[in-house]
Amino acid sequence: MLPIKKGLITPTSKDRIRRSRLYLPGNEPKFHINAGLHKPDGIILDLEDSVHPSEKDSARILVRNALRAVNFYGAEKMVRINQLPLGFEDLKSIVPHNVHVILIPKCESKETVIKVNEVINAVKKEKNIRYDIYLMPIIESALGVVNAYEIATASKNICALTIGLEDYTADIGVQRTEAGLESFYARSVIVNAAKAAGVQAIDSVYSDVGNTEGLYKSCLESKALGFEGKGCIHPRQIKITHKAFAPSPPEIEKAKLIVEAFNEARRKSQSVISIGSKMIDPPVVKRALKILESEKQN
Ligand SMILES: CC(=O)SCCNC(=O)CCNC(=O)[C@H](O)C(C)(C)COP(=O)(O)OP(=O)(O)OC[C@H]1O[C@@H](n2cnc3c(N)ncnc32)[C@H](O)[C@@H]1OP(=O)(O)O
Ligand SMILES: O=C([O-])CC(=O)C(=O)O
Ligand SMILES: [Mg+2]
Repeated sequence: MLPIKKGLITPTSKDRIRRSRLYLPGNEPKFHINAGLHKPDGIILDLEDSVHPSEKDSARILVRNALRAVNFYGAEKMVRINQLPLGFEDLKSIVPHNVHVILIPKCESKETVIKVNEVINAVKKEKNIRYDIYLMPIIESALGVVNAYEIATASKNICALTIGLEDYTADIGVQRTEAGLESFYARSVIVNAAKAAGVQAIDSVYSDVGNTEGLYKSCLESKALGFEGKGCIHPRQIKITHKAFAPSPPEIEKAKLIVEAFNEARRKSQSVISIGSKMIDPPVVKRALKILESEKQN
């Protein structure tokens, strides 16, 4: 095996920030070259739905080359494989080439996660790869939603659970709307399952690449539901997504006040205090600390 170019092995971690993940069709090298310059948290080299069936073999080679040679400027390197069994071929081809996260599309059961994990482990053993490769199952069907918690807990390597709303809405036979009422239940289930499993919850893509205002609103709604990031399909969506997921200045100010007041109360051995007319107890402080932590990461 040829050595991977020096400087291209970027570190990652299970709980790193994942506000944005930019999809690039695997067979479009012109998109690969500049993708990292837009500073997404992650780039997804896609082998699944953005690649025509006749192009699957060449896409696999292009993705492998991109993983080895393209500088993504610190973005986490993700690959969306095809559904099994074609996905097995993808794994054999890309796992040896410094991928950080594998996205498992249309995931409906824990068995799929387990099979993907087994192949990854076998390739890692064969090639003597010692770093972790994380998994991000994409739930895209009614059955996947039913099994969300089982999927989220199927492997210790799962870093996040995500949802694919284009496929999900097709599966339940409705239109995907701007208001998103049709997927409110499914998105809430994904967030709840992810949090119960102790992994991140990441929302789907916003498909209207020309509507930046709509994207911003949609990100704020995702954040309000408990998601920590969103899929992007165009570079112009990245900055907007980061801005929406960052805590706002009033949120930060309020969080600082809460933590200060709580520390003061602790010094006086009080456990419940108030700021104005609002009660401040441990869960409120926990949320405030989370906001301050996320401010540091943004
Ligand atoms: C339901 C699902 O599964 S979603 C996930 C799968 N889908 C995808 O991966 C689609 C990803 N996105 C794309 O293919 C494209 O953005 C499209 C087809 C939506 C629009 O493409 P274009 O019409 O070429 O976009 P546009 O002309 O605005 O591109 C502007 C620049 O951004 C670049 N660009 C556009 N999309 C991307 C991208 N996803 N990643 C990196 N660069 C991109 C273009 O190469 C172009 O660069 P240049 O100015 O240096 O030439
Ligand atoms: O992962 C995503 O958000 C894109 C996707 O496959 C879908 O919406 O069906
Ligand atoms: Mg999909």
